[in-house]
Amino acid sequence: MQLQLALDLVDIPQAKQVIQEVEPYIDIVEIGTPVVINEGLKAVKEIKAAFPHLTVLADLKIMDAAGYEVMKASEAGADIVTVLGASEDLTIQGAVEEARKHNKQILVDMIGVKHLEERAQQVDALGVDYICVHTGYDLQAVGKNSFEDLQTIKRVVKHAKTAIAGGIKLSTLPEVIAARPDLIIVGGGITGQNDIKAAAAEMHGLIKRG
Ligand SMILES: O=C([C@H](O)CO)[C@H](O)[C@H](O)COP(=O)(O)O
Repeated sequence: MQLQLALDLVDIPQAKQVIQEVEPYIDIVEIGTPVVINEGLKAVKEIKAAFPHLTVLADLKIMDAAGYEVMKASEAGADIVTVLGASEDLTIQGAVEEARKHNKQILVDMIGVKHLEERAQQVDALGVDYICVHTGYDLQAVGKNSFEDLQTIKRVVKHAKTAIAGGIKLSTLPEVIAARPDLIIVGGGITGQNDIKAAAAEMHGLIKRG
């Protein structure tokens, strides 16, 4: 199991500062969608240049024209790029094909997917690297989480790695770990804490002890 830190509500200098503090405790750093919207792929480029040994995920949440967008993210230095599970199969196939050319990986975010079991099986057959269940901010705000959805994809996904994101905190981490996803994505559960280093270290410890 790996830990991905999602950086969503920061600018580039703040992102670098956070990563410096928690670097030993994370496996992947995510340049979140709001950061890409504010700063562009320059954020991916600068973070990869500053931390070349870290795996960098660009959370572009691609919905169309995936070949072009995966190409641009790959050129900026992203190791993993996100595409939405709700997009067309052709879009996901285009993302996978382009990623393979650059030796990169694709994480499919299942946010908003209504028939999760069926779609997860279809997406799995398209050769993606990760399938991620995700409760976004808007549903977190009304008390939802993705813990049951994680059980669903764990049951039906045969090839891709499984991942979970959305509102995971120290208090809910044991429940997530018990379901054994390959990747656990945490944003505010680390960046929203007073002591971000301690929060990341504690989460890392729990995850690595399994
Ligand atoms: O993808 C995300 C969200 O849609 C904003 O772009 C977050 O990175 C993801 O939800 C993880 O962050 P937390 O929910 O704060 O853990």
